[in-house]
Amino acid sequence: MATTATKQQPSGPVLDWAAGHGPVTGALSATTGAFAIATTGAATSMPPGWALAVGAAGALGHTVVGLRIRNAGRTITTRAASWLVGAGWTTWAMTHGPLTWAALGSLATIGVGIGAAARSAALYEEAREEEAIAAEQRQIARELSAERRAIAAEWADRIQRVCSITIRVVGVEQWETGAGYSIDAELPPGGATWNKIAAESARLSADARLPHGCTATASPGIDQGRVIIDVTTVNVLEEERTYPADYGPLSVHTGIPWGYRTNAEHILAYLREQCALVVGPTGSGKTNLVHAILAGFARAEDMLTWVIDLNAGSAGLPWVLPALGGQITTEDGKPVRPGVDWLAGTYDEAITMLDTAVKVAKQRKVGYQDLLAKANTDLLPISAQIPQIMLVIDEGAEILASPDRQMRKLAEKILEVIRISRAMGIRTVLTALGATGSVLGNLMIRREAKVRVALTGGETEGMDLGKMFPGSRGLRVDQAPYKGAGFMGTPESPAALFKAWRILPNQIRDIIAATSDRHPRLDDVSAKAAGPAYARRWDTDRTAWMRDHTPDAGPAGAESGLKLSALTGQEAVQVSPEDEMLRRFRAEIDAQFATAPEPGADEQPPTAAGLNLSALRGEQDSPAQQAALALLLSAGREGTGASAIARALADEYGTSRQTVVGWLRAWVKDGTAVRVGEGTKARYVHRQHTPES
Ligand SMILES: Nc1ncnc2c1ncn2[C@@H]1O[C@H](COP(=O)(O)OP(=O)(O)OP(=O)(O)O)[C@@H](O)[C@H]1O
Repeated sequence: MATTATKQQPSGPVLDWAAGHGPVTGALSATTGAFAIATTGAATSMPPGWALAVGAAGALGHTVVGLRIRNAGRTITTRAASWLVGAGWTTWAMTHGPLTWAALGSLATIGVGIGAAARSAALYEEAREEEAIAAEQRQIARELSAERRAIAAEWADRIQRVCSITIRVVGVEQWETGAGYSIDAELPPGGATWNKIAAESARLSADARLPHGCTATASPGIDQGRVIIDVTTVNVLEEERTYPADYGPLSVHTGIPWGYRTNAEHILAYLREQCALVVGPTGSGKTNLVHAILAGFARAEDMLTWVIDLNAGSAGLPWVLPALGGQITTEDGKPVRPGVDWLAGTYDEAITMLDTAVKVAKQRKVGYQDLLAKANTDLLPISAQIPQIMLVIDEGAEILASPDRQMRKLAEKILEVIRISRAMGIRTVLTALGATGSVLGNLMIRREAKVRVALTGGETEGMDLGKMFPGSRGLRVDQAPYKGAGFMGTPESPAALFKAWRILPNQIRDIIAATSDRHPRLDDVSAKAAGPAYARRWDTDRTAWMRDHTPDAGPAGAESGLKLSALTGQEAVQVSPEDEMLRRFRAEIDAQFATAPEPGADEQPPTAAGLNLSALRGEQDSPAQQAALALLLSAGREGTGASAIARALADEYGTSRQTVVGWLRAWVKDGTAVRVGEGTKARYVHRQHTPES
């Protein structure tokens, strides 16, 4: 109301009781206001009682506002008194004439008086406010430190009783997540070590009556005479938490989050030099964890994931089929790249992949000599330009332990990759159904795979945590009786309880779409070594197995395959469901990627269908070939010829006409291009620009 009055009459008397005044402006405003009223009042013969009325109203207004904004009593009194003194002077001056020396002198004195009173009131107000804040903080600190002191005393006593060690607690930090606290304590002189307390973790947890799933774990403190004891009081492992919806970029150098600890903090796997071993019996949530791991790798800008899954491809297919089947596109409607870079679901393909990995590792050693010398390192600098290859082998530990002759061959190759490729940026993640002695007995695995996970999921059989996490004591399987929960230890983070996020099929699809543009391409040195084995990894004959397993692909019934519900009964009667599915699969791919061969190709037998997609061609071909394809595309309906393309590429790539002729022939064969005209008039038109399309 008052504000409205102010706005409506900017030149009139300001009746904003709540308006802020400093001691000087307040006094000035009061005295000049009083002077103005007195002179105008005297000139217009205003009855002097009006000034008193105005003063009384002013005093009342300020008092009401002061009370409302909880000013100190002293401030309210000062303001009200200012108004009343001012009003008294005005009344007197109006009767005796405001323009006399006595009137002016007394007004100035009143001004100084009001200023001084207001200044002291303002200082008092400020001090009062500060004191209130400080008192509040003191209260919080008192409560907190009382709680902390109680915790410190309780644990010093407990450690004395359980471990016979007298510690002196130097700090207690309550976690922001609210899931527990950490105690920083000094060990007594005389040789007590932190691991003596760590070894008694289970007894300490029991003594503290911690809920199931909560632990008291000791770890080294700031020096060897100190210990940190992390105590969890809320069981976050019990809850189901879905994979965090932020699919932002990650890097092999900054670590890949695999799940969270009992204090709800993320745990990262650093895999630049380490391999990983994930053990989880059936039903423990292993497949789910593999997906969470693949999600992290897909998000990385400097990692390419190669998956071997001889078990119906359930680990890799949900990352491939939605992309190849054209079920998802990027936000701007472009086709997406699969979430993994290569998927081997058959024995032969797995052998090819492992041979390729060995070749890449060896070629990188030779091809990057200069780079390594320049960077003064023997560790290949991994980046988006030279990506790390992560080989994920589902149930790979079982392959290593298999007595089967064929599997032994595969196992040898896996071990060779692990042995030779650490420096050259190829690492593996092996999963296992059980922590079999033969796997952990392998020196190579013990030495190279120090990122370890044991998913227990309530399973107590065959779970030897002592072997998985040597040196860590006090870990008990029954501490994590939930699916997706278990223990994780890395060189950076000692073995302790952990839980994987639940990752849902729709999240996998979202991640494929969100990360499609982010995946690196295999560097030229590696791509050359990898050769056609890598370049043609999505070819028909090599991906035929995906077709066979499509219907049951995906975690927990993920609809990662083709939409079988789209098949009409009639069609299904005429052709086998597999053939029909394949036909639709191809139709979707063709629609998406414009790679359909000439009309009529649909009638070809299903085995001729391919996943040789133009969207993926970029990564299969050399940069020169990609440039040639771009030239063909940009030539439009007119088309272009081998000589013109070769001329355009000569400077940058030194490509010969003969090479271009080879590519054009191949493109005509697979339907990417159409040849028009004969002899010297022969031209090639990209199928996007042919009249039929
Ligand atoms: N991190 C998790 N949080 C909550 N629930 C989970 C988690 N992981 C798995 N589950 C539950 O456990 C079920 C089995 O998970 P998953 O298929 O990953 O297990 P598995 O060990 O691979 O078993 P199988 O070998 O039989 O496939 C899931 O359907 C889900 O309900």
